[in-house]
Amino acid sequence: MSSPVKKYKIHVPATTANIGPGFDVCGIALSLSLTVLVTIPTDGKGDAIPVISYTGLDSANVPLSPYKNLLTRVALYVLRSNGVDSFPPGVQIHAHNEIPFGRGLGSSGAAVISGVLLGNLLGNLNLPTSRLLDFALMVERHPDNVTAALVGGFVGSYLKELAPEDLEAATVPLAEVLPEYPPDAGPNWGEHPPKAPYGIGHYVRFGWAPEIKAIAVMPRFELATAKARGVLPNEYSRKDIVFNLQRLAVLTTALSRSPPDPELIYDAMKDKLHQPYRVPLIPGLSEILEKLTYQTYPGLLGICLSGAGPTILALATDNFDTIAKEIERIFGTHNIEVDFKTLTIDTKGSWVEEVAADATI
Ligand SMILES: Nc1ncnc2c1ncn2[C@@H]1O[C@H](COP(=O)(O)OP(=O)(O)OP(=O)(O)O)[C@@H](O)[C@H]1O
Ligand SMILES: N[C@@H](CCO)C(=O)O
Repeated sequence: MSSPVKKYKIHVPATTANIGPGFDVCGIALSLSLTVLVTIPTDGKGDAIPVISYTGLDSANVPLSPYKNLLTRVALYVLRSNGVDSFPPGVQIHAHNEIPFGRGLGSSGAAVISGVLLGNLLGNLNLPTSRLLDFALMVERHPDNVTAALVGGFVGSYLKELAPEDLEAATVPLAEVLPEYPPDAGPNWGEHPPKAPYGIGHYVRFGWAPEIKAIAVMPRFELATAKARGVLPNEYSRKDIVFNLQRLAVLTTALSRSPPDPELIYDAMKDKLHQPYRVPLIPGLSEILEKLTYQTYPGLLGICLSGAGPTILALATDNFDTIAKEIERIFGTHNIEVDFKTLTIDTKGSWVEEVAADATI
């Protein structure tokens, strides 16, 4: 006879980051999700390590060892940081994914947030949102995707300046925070991870005009965020920084006003801090940013790279298919195939629910 179980579903939305000038600052949660079904035996019996399975987008290439999979490594990091050395026995994890990997729609941020919520659930930790964010930020150091994924909506965030001892913990390489456990590692293997400082991330939710939708045009190739960050300079001119600051200050309020003003938003979504440097990695990007204007495509409000790319984000109130098809056409001239979707803004963020013992994804 099988063990009695408790089951939970963790829901985490996709996110787009930067929105043009808000590099590493702004994020928006979108209507695609990563859903994780967690089964926990109530009699404490079962395999010592969780059994993982995946369905949905990009699921064929995900590592299924809990010591290699990003989601479960983050969960173990949260458990170990809170005095719980190992996963409880008999846990089964099934993830269903709608967020394409490495396209600039926050797949890794969603995996990190699911992992933090999974650790919180498996350890009965009852951590408050700010502490969940601390752990997420120890893993994914830029706050834009993980904050929006956790709290939902259109969000701006910053990282607190840390005390020297905390700074040391926060700059520990990811590989040490999330050790890649050897396959034969026992539950007590290795050193404990560095402590996550308290209150690293601070955020505010902006308003959002309900008629604005997000068109995501997703090229069918992956661009690792690490590679797209690697091409950015370490220093910028005052002129370029001021260019972005001026637009960012206007954009955060302009996107909350109904009806939205295309003339104001279009220019406020321009950027000089990351997009120009990423052009060589995304054939067609400059042409797309120049060619699609609010004057030539009624309904278009603004256009930018989604996160680190290669997805293009167009904010619009109308003509969604026409706008997406023009972006598709330009990518096509560079022999790049795309998929596109018109998405709405997810205002709920991440949430966990207990479900019936016979529930499936
Ligand atoms: N659901 C998941 N489960 C396990 N690993 C995942 C999951 N989603 C993403 N990953 C890991 O994260 C990698 C993608 O991360 P990366 O930061 O490069 O892109 P992204 O998060 O999709 O884009 P961006 O950060 O620009 O929005 C994948 O190749 C995979 O290794
Ligand atoms: N702000 C980050 C987002 C990555 O998703 C970047 O542009 O590199």
